[in-house]
Amino acid sequence: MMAPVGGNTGDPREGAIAVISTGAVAAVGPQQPVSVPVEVDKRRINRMFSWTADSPVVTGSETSVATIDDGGTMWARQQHAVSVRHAFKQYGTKKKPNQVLSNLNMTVAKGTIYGLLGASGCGKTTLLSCIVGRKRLNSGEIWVLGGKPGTKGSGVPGKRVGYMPQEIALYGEFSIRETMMYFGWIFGMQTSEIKERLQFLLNFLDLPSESRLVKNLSGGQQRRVSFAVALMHDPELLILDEPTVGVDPLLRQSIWNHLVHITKAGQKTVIITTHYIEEARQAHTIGLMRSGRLLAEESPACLLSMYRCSSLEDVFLKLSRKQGQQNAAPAELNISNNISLSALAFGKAKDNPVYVSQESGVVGLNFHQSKEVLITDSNGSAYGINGINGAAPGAISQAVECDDCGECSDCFNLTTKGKMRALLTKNFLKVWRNVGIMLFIFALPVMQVILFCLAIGRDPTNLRMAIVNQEMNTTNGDCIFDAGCSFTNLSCRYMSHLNTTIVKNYYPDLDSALGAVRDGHAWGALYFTDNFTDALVARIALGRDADDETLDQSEIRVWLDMSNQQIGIMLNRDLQVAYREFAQELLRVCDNNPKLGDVPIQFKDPIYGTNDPSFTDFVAPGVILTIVFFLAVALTSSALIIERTEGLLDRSWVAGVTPFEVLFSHVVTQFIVMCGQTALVLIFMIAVFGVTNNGEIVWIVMLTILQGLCGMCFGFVISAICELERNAIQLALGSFYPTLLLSGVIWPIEGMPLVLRYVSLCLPLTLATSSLRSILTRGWSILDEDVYLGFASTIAWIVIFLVITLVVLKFKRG
Ligand SMILES: Nc1ncnc2c1ncn2[C@@H]1O[C@H](COP(=O)(O)OP(=O)(O)OP(=O)(O)O)[C@@H](O)[C@H]1O
Repeated sequence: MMAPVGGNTGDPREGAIAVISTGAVAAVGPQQPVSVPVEVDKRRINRMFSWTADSPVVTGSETSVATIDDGGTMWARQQHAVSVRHAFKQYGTKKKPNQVLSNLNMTVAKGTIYGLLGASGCGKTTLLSCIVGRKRLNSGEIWVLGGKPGTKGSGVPGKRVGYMPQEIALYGEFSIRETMMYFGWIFGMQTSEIKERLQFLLNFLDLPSESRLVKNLSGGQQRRVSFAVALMHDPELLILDEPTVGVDPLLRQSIWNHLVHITKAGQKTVIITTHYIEEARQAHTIGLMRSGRLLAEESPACLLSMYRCSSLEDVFLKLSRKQGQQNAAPAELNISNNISLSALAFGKAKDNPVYVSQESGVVGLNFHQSKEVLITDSNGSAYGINGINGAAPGAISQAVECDDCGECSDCFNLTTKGKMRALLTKNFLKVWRNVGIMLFIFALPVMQVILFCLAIGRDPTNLRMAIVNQEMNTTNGDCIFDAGCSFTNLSCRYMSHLNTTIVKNYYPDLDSALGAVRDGHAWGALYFTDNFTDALVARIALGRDADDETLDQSEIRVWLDMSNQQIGIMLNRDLQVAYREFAQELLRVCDNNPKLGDVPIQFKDPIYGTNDPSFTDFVAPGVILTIVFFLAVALTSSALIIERTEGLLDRSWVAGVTPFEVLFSHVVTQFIVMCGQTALVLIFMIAVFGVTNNGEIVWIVMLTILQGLCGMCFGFVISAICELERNAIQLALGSFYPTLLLSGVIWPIEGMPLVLRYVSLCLPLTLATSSLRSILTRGWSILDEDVYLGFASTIAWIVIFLVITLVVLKFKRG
C-alpha cells in the first residue's frame, strides 16, 4: 500500500518537495523509485553530504530517490528528537530470556507529540527507560537529541529531558515545594526561578498547598506532582509514562492542551504513553506497539483513514490481527513506504525538510530495509524532518559535546553546587523527618553501649558453693575461729577470705554436696577433712618432712562445674586468691614473713593494663567499632535500595545526577551523622562507664569515624549488589557474625588456626580493632605500627568498597 507522501496538497512547497520513499523496497527492490511526485536537486544533496567522505548519494533513478549511507544516516538520526534503530532488549537469563523489544525502530520528530500506545506489558516502559538512559539495549542504537543516551555530553540523562516514570518516584517525606526545589536545583535552576515555576505548575495542575507532604497526597495528586517535576525545567524532550492515569477528564484535557501548546513552537518534543487510546488522537504521531515492536507509526488521522476505522482502538485491533497473520505467514507482506506520514502531514513538520528513517521496522506497515533519504525543496534547501536546517553535521556534533552543562565549566567538574545542595538537603531532610531513623542513628548506639557496659565484663555474683566442713560437723553455717595467732578452725578462717560473690551452702556429706553440683544447685563443692587444722599446721611445720597423709588431710578439695568457663575460671581464681590471703594473714599475725604464703612467682605492675584486667577493656574497642560500622551498613544499604525500588534513584539518574554524586552526598551526610554517633558512643564508653583510655582522644575519634565511613561504603556495596531490601538485610546480617567472630573483637586472633588468622587480618575490622585497643589500653600514638596499620587498612577498605560500588553501579544500569 502506498501512502501519498509529500503529495501535492496545495502546500506552498507543493511540487517542490522531493519526497523519497524507499519503504517500497521490500517489494520493489532496494533502489527502486517511488511513484510520488518528486524532484531532487542532486547537486544540493551532494553538497549536503560533502562533509562525510563515505557518504555517497545514491539515486535510484532520475526521478528522485536519494539515499545515503550510514554516515549520513547517523547525521540524520541526530536531527530527530529520538531515533531508535534495531532495538533488542531482553530480561531474564540466557536460558530463559524474556524478549521485550525485538528489532524495534522508532522515529520521533522534533516539535511533535508522539503517543506510544500498546497493551500492558508490550514493552513501552522498557523502551522509554532505554531512551532516557535508565536501561541499556542488548543491541541496537538509540539517538536522543543528537546524542546517545549515557554518553558524555549527550545531555541525556540530564536537564534536556523531563521524565515522568510510571511509578510515583517522589520522596514521601518532602512537601511539594521541597520536591520541586530538589529537582529544580538538580536541573541547575535558581531558587527564585523554581518558586516562579512552582506557582505556575500548582495552578496549572490544580495541586494542593505547596507545603503538603507528598505522602499525604492522594494517588492522583501524587501523579500530578510527578508530572510537575517533569515539566519543572521546561525541557526540550518530555518523556511521560502514563501521566494521565488517575487524572480527571478536565485536567487530562488541559494537560493535553499544554502538551500541544509547548510543541507548537517546534522546540519541544513529547513522548507519551497512555492507556486511554483515544486521547492520543491529539498526538502528532502514534506508535502502536505490540510484543516488543511497532505495528505502525503514523499520524492518528492517517491511521484512521488508512485502516478505515473510526477509533484508534479499532486500528490497533486490526493491526494486531494483521501481525498475528503475518507471524503465521511471513511471506504475505504488505508494502508501504516508510516515511512517517504524520511527520509530513503535521503542519510544521510538513513545512520542513524530511529525513526518512533508514528502516522503520514497523510491523503492520512493513517498512523494510529502506534507506534514509533526504528531501529537498525546489529551492534546493535541504532539511530534516524536525525542521532543523541542514547544518553541518560537524557543527551539530560539537554542539552536543557540552550540551548538558549549562555553564561549560561544569563539564570539567565532578558535580555542581545545585546538585550537591539538592542531594544533601534531601539526605538531611529524610533523616530529620523520620523519627525512626533519628532513633536508629543516635539512640541505638547509646543503648548498645549502655547494654554492653552493663552486661559484659562484670564479675558474676551470687555463685553458690556446696560446702562440706567435717571439722565443724554442722550444716547451720556456725563456723567460729580465733582471729589472732591461733590454730583453731582454720577451715573457717580460710572461708572468711572467700569474697562475697560466693554464696556458701553447707551440706552434711560429700555425696550430697556433689549431688547439688550435679543437679545444678551449686557451681562447685568444697570439702574440708575433719582434722584439716591439725594437718595444715603439721604441713607448714614439717615442710618437706610431711607425710602423705598429712598432705592429704591438709588439702582443701574442690569439685567445680566447668560447663561455664567464665564462672569456673573465676571460682578457681577466687579460691586460690582466698588461700593466699588466708596464709599471708596467718603468717603476719604469727610474726612470720607473709611472703612465705605466696607462690614463688611475683607479678610486678604490668607494663600496660592492670594485674586485674577487665574483659570489658578487651572487648570495648571492638564493640565501639562494630557498633559504628554496622549501624552505617544498615543505614546506607537500606536507604539506597529503598530509593531505587521506589524509582527515586532512577529519576535522579535521569535528571542528570551521577552515581558519584549520590555516593558523595551520602559520604558527606554520613560523615556528619558519624561525628554525632562517635561522640555519643565515646562519651558513654569512656566518660560514663569508665572504659580504660590511656591514648589521645583525637586518634580514637578519627579511627571511629573512619570505621563508620568504611561501614557506609560496605553498605554502598550491598545496596549496589542487592536488588531487594530483603536481600540487603540478609547480606548485612549475614556478614555481621563472621566479621565479629573473625575480627578479634571477642577473642584474640592468635587463638585461630593460621589460615583463618590471615583471613581475619584481611577483614576491615581486625586491624582497626587492634589499633584502637592499642590506643586505649597501651596509650600508643599514630606513630606506632599497630596503630597506623589500623588506619591504613580502614582507608584501604573505604577505597576498595567505593570502587566496587561505582563499578557495580556502572555495569548494572540496564
Ligand atoms: N526489570 C525487569 N526484569 C524482568 N522483566 C521485566 C523488567 N521490567 C519489565 N519486565 C518485563 O518486560 C515486559 C515489558 O514490561 P514494560 O514495563 O516495559 O511494559 P509496559 O508496556 O510498559 O506495560 P504497562 O503498560 O503495564 O506499564 C513485561 O513482561 C515485564 O514483566
